[in-house]
Amino acid sequence: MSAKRLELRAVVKHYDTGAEIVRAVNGVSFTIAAGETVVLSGPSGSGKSTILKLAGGVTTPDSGSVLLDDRPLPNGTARAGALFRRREVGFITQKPRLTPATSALENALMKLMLDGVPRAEARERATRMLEDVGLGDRLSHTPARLSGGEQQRVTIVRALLNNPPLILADEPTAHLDTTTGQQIVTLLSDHARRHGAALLLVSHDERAERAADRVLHLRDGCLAA
Ligand SMILES: Nc1ncnc2c1ncn2[C@@H]1O[C@H](COP(=O)(O)OP(=O)(O)OP(=O)(O)O)[C@@H](O)[C@H]1O
Repeated sequence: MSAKRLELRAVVKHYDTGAEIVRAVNGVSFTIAAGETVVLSGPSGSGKSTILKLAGGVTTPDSGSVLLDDRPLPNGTARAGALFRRREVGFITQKPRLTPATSALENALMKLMLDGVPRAEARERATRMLEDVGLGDRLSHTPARLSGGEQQRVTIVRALLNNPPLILADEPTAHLDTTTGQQIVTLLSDHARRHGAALLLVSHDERAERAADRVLHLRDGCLAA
């Protein structure tokens, strides 16, 4: 997958709760170059999760635009959106979401299989990347037999194995100890740099901020100067 640049231009997003209109994102503009790691920080309710959803095409802006290499994200059919997210976006959530009865290897290769990669090739690529992240001796373990950090690494391998040009991570270190959290952030930013992906990482964590090329501070839906 080729390297791509993410750009948000004057993005506004409201939520209508019935009782009130909440201006969650209020005219946000920024660019993340291919290979760059940007941390988005800010207090609870400042709009971080909404920006991740906008960047990944999970939700659409009320005004402004979200562009990958100058092209707007698809907002046509649900199927086009789902296909875009599977192929172009690696989402990493706070808590690993692995299939419990399935081995680390099988969990890791799921996205490739959905993309129609032949099983033998998918197994080989997943094995190699699990080895690269230090899980070579855990391939047959089910998630219950892995630590939190190991589970998060399997999640990352699954999300990034097809080299998506955009990586979106929502507090991926929230449930991890200091050392493990540091390893996860380094793993993500190294991958982004090596493969030319744009990495947007929501985090309150100083370790993540230190590993970032840039930190964006969000307050009440606006970027701080
Ligand atoms: N589905 C929704 N319906 C109504 N209001 C929403 C919805 N989602 C978010 N909001 C509101 O939009 C604002 C921004 O929320 P958002 O979840 O993006 O912030 P956040 O910075 O990610 O918060 P946290 O750190 O607590 O996850 C908040 O005021 C929130 O209450």
